[in-house]
Amino acid sequence: MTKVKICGLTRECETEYMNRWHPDFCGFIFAGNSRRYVSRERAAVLKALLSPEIRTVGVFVNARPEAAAACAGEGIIDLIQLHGQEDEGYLKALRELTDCPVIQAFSVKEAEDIRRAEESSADYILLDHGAGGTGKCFNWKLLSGLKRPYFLAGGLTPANVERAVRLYRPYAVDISSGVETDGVKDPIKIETCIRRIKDV
Ligand SMILES: O=C(O)c1ccccc1NCC(=O)[C@H](O)[C@H](O)COP(=O)(O)O
Repeated sequence: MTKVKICGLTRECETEYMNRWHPDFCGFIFAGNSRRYVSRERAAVLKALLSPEIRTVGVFVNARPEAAAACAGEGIIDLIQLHGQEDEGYLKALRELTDCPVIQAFSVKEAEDIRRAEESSADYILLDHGAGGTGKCFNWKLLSGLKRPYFLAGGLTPANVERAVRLYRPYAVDISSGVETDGVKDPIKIETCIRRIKDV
């Protein structure tokens, strides 16, 4: 069954929604320029409120590998998501610091981007529209023929997530803007998305 990641938690009440609807993963955004940014301390508070079986993902954009590894070492996150221009050299440096699993995000504009993602040495790949948290879809037709399991991200909503899962059977779907109303996580949209994904 396709797994679910709900990204960009910032508030205590959102941990209650997560504990009620149980996505497989929840994301914390450590990129300072995001409106969903949380500090490491804040993420630790939110993590402590989550059911222990929900795995937490720290999203980093061109951060120092030491910062991502330290966050994992403190037990705040279970996986590291790289959402910037991190390359294979960065992955190698990170691996020397931590054995925390890594999700590498790729912005998909053309077939070549899918090919680059397929070659990544990261534990998981995530395919997204662009810089992250944009609420926009990329051209899903580019997914056909992709051999490797992947997180599908970018512009997923209660209206299109079922179709995405049915058509492409990704390893996981990753949703942020699509479960928000006026920039705040919306419990009804979270419930609807998770029900629709699990029903496929
Ligand atoms: O969500 C952000 O604000 C963000 C900022 C900078 C880098 C990454 C970011 N999000 C990463 C995610 O994993 C999002 O869930 C993913 O991009 C999908 O977002 P959306 O299109 O809003 O569903």
